[in-house]
Amino acid sequence: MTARSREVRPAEPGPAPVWDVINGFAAYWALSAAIDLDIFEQLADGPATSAELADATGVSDAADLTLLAQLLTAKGLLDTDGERWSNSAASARFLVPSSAASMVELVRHSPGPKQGWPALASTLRDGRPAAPITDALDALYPALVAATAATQAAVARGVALELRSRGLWDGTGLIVDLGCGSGAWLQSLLAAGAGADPATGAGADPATGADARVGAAADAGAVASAIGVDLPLVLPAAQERLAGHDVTLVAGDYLEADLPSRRAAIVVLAHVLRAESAPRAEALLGRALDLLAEDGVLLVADYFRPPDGASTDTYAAAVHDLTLALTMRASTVGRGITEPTLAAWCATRGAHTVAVVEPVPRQRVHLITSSGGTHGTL
Ligand SMILES: C[S@@+](CC[C@H](N)C(=O)[O-])C[C@H]1O[C@@H](n2cnc3c(N)ncnc32)[C@H](O)[C@@H]1O
Repeated sequence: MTARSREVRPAEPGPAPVWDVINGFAAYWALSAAIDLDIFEQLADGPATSAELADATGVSDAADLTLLAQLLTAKGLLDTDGERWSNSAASARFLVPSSAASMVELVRHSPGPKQGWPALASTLRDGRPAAPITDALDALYPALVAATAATQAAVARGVALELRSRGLWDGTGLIVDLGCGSGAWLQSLLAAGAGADPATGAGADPATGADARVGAAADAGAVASAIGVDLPLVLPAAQERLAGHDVTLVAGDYLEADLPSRRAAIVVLAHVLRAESAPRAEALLGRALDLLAEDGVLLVADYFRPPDGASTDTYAAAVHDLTLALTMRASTVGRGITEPTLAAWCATRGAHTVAVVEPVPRQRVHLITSSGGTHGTL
């Protein structure tokens, strides 16, 4: 045997990464079918055989139910003793619709408009999604914000505690939420504010207030009051959630809406920058900073994608954030946002992050003040 023939050749790469991606498509639709068939809800009452489950879910052939259940088991979504199926711990918590932590609606809506994905190549060639895809996203927003409301309410509660404990907010003043969605952020912040009483709440019917009440809300001093801005299709969701609170809801583009300058104790930009073009996102950040009173705090919440030029390991660790950014690109002109970009946009306006809170994994919330403030720099 020659020295040459003893050289160790690098192993040929296997196709597993490619199959993982192909199989991800099928796994998504298997989970969607299981949700549509009510499999997780049925199993919330206890384990069942394929025949029992097929009967309960209207599947005509128990062999099909078995096949679907086997794949869901392989994916960690069901367990089996060889005879009966049961929910895995994750499914019991996140896929039973009646569970407090249910992600069922998120499974349906978080990929955005489904027609955006087969059209992704042409979206990237054209530089923007076709108008019907963008329109479909606008139509989807009410369901999307409803699906994320519970999580956002919890995140906002955590942020409110942080603001109060750091002495960044005394619980009073005006709160402005640009792209308020379900109103979950405003609801949690108002509840955390001094004097706010979510049970009785003061204030007029937000459905009738619109722009005319902006001044009134801004003038409230002792307790927190709020203004929420969102698209006309989405505002009814916030109206319902915030009924009875001192909130003015403004329908329209958050870059154009008539809002009081330099008055807000808190401005919220939660999960909105990532869907905008860079110039509009930067303008929106500038607008949010302009709304702040001198000692006000801007909250920017997002799943930040890693900056360009990072390592393979960094991207691997950020697969969720990168997927979300590409999901944005499939139906908007946005490409997600990075933390260095946010810092640069703030710096040119004399503002900076004083703390970052991560109330749920990877969802990061920057607490931003103007650099003239007394809160220090991160
Ligand atoms: C991902 S949702 C986030 C909602 C909310 N901030 C939250 O964190 O739950 C994005 C929101 O921005 C709103 N939005 C998008 N474009 C907008 C615009 N040009 N003006 C006002 N709101 C807009 C959408 O309708 C949607 O409610």
